[in-house]
Amino acid sequence: MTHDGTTPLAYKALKEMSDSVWDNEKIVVAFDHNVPANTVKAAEMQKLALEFVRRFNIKNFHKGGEGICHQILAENYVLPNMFVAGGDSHTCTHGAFGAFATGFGATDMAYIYATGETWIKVPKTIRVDIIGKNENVSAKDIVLRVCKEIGRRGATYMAIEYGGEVVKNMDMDGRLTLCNMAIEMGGKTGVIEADEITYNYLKKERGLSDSEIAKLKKERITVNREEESYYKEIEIDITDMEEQIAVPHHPDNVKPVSEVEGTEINQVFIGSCTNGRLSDLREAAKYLKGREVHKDVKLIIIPASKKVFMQALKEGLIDIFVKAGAMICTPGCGPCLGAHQGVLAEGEVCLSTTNRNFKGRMGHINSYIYLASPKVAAISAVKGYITNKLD
Ligand SMILES: CC(C)[C@H](C(=O)O)[C@@H](O)C(=O)O
Ligand code: SF4
Repeated sequence: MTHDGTTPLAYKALKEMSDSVWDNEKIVVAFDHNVPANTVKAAEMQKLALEFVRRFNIKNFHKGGEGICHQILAENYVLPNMFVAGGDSHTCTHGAFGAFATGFGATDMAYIYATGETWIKVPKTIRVDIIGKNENVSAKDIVLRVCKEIGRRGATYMAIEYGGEVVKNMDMDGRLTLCNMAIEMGGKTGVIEADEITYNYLKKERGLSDSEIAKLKKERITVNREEESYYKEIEIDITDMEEQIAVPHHPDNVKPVSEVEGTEINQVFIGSCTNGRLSDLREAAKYLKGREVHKDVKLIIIPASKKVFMQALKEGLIDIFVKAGAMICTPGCGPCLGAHQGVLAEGEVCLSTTNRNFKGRMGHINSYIYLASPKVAAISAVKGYITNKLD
């Protein structure tokens, strides 16, 4: 998979290697980062990417408005046991299906497109078990807590394998959120063993037949853990955990919400490949229903895909958001990487459900990004400052 940002680069490199692609049915191109194109440069890049799609008759092409590349992959393509190569660092998201999924640079993607081959070292694995019970926290709070524990370089070139009772009972949306942030710890990938929750999702949401699922189960690759021990094992008990916030300027700069409560905000963004799925929008709607966004706050909500958008419309979630005063934008990355649809001015503060709060990422170099769950984002949008309490 490559998107509107990386397809043009991969195409340029491919032209120097080959006159053909390895398999036009195994390549996915999805426009999501700058859709609709917001600058002439973005439009030119999409034009070049389109040339690639046409020239090689790429079957799986998503022209924009259909969603973030990772959500498109999750909704249509990724299966357990697959090797997923993506020209985007958050390709690690798809380990949530019990696949091996990782990001590659555009030149590596070009080689993969030309030959169907690549190489990686087998990563060491950090095992993270999440235990306990706590209805106040979500997958996002958990992954922020893990980022704090492991740190920005603590999982460099490693796989982060999630398990434990909390993960065993977590839905696919939450599992995708967990795996999505592996790269923020330097990880090669996040991974969760495929289980009944995975197979039920594939049956219900993707329409896989019982025999297709039986085949996947049969092909499952297992590792003998007595021989292949983990590099490190971590256990996190969420029972008394507060909601978590990553403060500027790195996702491992994590604090419990009470330590930053009261920080005034100018913008809230609910969306991205971390937290733009249906369960995230449902969670946000719980707190925005019948309420108004604070007069000094801009709230931007972007469903992660067309499918999520349409379901949110059907359930009345979009109605709730618009009534509350939110701005709804086209499914895609939106302001996550500061390209468009809500860039920040100097000194502005954004509370975001995304995965990166690097300095200047969402706009002016002197702006500030805090990362949180959809629940904390929605409540804070109403209050005008960071908080987990409505009253
Ligand atoms: C633009 C793209 C290459 C980049 C990535 O690889 O992650 C983007 O998606 C991001 O989140 O910063
Ligand atoms: S939503 Fe953000 S993090 Fe995800 S792929 Fe797009 S820009 Fe990257």
